[in-house]
Amino acid sequence: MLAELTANAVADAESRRAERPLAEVESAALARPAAIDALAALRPAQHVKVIAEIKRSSPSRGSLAAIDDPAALARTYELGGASAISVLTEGRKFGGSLADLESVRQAVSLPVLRKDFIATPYQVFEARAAGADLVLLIVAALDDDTLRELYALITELGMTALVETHSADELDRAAQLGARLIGVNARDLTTFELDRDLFGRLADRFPEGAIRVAESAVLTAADVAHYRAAGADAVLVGEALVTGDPISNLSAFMAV
Ligand SMILES: O=P(O)(O)OC[C@@H](O)[C@@H](O)c1c[nH]c2ccccc12
Repeated sequence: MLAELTANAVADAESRRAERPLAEVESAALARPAAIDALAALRPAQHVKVIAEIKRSSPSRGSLAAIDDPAALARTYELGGASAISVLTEGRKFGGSLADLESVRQAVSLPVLRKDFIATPYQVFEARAAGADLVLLIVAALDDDTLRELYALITELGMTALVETHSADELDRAAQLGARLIGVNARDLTTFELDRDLFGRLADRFPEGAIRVAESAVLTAADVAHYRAAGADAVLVGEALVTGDPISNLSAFMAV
C-alpha cells in the first residue's frame, strides 16, 4: 500500500508538472519569505507539543470530516495552542490538496507541514512554493540515496524535514541522515496495523538532541500520557481533532 500511495503521489505530481514546469515552481519556492523555524516551535517543553493535522479521510479510517474551510480549522488549532499544523495534501485517499496548504499558510503564523508521499524534488519545491515550513519524509518509502537527496533539498530551502520511521532500522537510517525531528508512526503504512507501543520500544534509539514525535492513534489524553511517559516531546494528532471538539481536545492533551 505504501508503494502504491507513493507511486500515485508521484504520478499526480508529474501531471501537475506538465502544467507547471519545475523551473517555475522552483522560482516560486525561492521567492517565498523565509520558512518558519519549526525546530524552535517544537523544541521540548514542560508540556507536550501538538502537531495538529487537517485530514478529511484516510485509507485506513475512511471518511472522517468534510472540512470545507481548512483555514478556519487551522485558526482554531492555533487558538487552541497547537505548535504546528500538518496538512494532508494527498488527494486520492486523504482528500487533500496543495490549495489546502496554501490557504492554511495564509491563515496562521504557526509552522505548516506538507504531509504527503514525497519522493521527488519537484514535490519538495511545490511544498515550499505553497508556503510549507516542514516536509514529511517517510523512510520506508525511500531508498537511501533519495532520502539523502530530499533531506538535503528540504534543508537547503530552509525547511525542516519530519522524518517518519516505523522500526529500529528505519530510526537508525533517520539518525544517519542527521535528522533533528523524527517521528515514529504507530500505524504501519503497509498493513495499516496499529502498534501503540512501538514508540516506547524505540524511544531509546533516538539520536541525542533529536525532537521525538509520536504519530497516530492519539484519541484521548490517556493516549498522550502514554506517549509522554515513553519520552515523546510532541504528538501528531489527526482524527481526534477533525472528528471531535478541537479546542477541548487540544487543551486536554496539553494538560497532560
Ligand atoms: O489520525 P491520527 O491517527 O491521529 O494520525 C495522524 C497522523 O499521524 C497520520 O495521519 C499519519 C502519520 N503518518 C502519515 C503518513 C501519511 C499519511 C498520514 C499519516
